[in-house]
Amino acid sequence: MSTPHIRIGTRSSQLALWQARWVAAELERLGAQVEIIEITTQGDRQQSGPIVELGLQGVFTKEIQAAVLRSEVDLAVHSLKDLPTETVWGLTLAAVPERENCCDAIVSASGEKLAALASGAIVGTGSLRRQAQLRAMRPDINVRGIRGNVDTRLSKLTTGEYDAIILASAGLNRLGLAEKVSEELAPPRMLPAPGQGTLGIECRLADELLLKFVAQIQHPDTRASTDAERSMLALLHAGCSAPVGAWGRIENGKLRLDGLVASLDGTQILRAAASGSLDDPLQLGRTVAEELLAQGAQQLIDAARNS
Ligand SMILES: NCc1[nH]cc(CCC(=O)O)c1CC(=O)O
Repeated sequence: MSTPHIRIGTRSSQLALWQARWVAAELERLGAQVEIIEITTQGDRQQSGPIVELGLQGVFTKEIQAAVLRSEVDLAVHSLKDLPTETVWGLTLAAVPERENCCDAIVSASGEKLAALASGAIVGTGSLRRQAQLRAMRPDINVRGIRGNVDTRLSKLTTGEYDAIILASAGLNRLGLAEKVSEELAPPRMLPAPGQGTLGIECRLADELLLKFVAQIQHPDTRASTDAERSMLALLHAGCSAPVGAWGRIENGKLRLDGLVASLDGTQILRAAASGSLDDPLQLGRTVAEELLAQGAQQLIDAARNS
């Protein structure tokens, strides 16, 4: 193959740029020439108001996908958890590199762990999934919405606006902020979002040479785990902002998936888990989704959507 020249489209947040540069370095290592092009998305322009109210799914990904489709860039680097499960016509998820860390983490102003936070402490997270699971563990704390990139959120701890916030460990690790973590809320204590801690690389379906080249940075175990998580999410018709958690991983040579759907107040938590073949992650996702639906998951998802 001649030296491919690849234009990467990315959001311009610090984390997104870090992720794009990481992919660029991997592709360069394989012999590509890479250029990074920054694209502003609707999600970046609207920094105020709850993210849930931005309405349409894919506020962080749509404009980047459009740039790939228009051939302004060749490849999009997404946080897989922000990428809607509905495939955009003409695009394909070309590769999923190795997962960083799937966990959620609590960063508290005092450095204390969740159990040590005072009753009534204010904990910031905009994610309905985190809010619900947090309320289930600590019904006595105040869970409040929060917006902005990682730095903005951390600054709201220093100003005293919040006593603690919840962030993805992966984002903190990538930005060199791992020492900020007061406690990792590892699954099964808190189930992460489908695709959390993982990058998704999207290309034009027709760009066969590039698809083949990019496939080299796929991590098969991560692909199988996240395909199962996303298949479950798709079948729940929940969207990326619903109170839905998923934890896919390889255990004893099998693909295992835990799924969770919660009520916003955390009083109802539905759980299901199953194991299956690494060769059929989509079926495993369906199995777990069907088990959750049989327990009444749709009602909780609809209630969260209309809240
Ligand atoms: N929705 C924002 C978002 N998208 C991806 C990450 C973190 C990195 C990842 O999960 O890969 C974050 C921030 C956060 O949840 O703390």
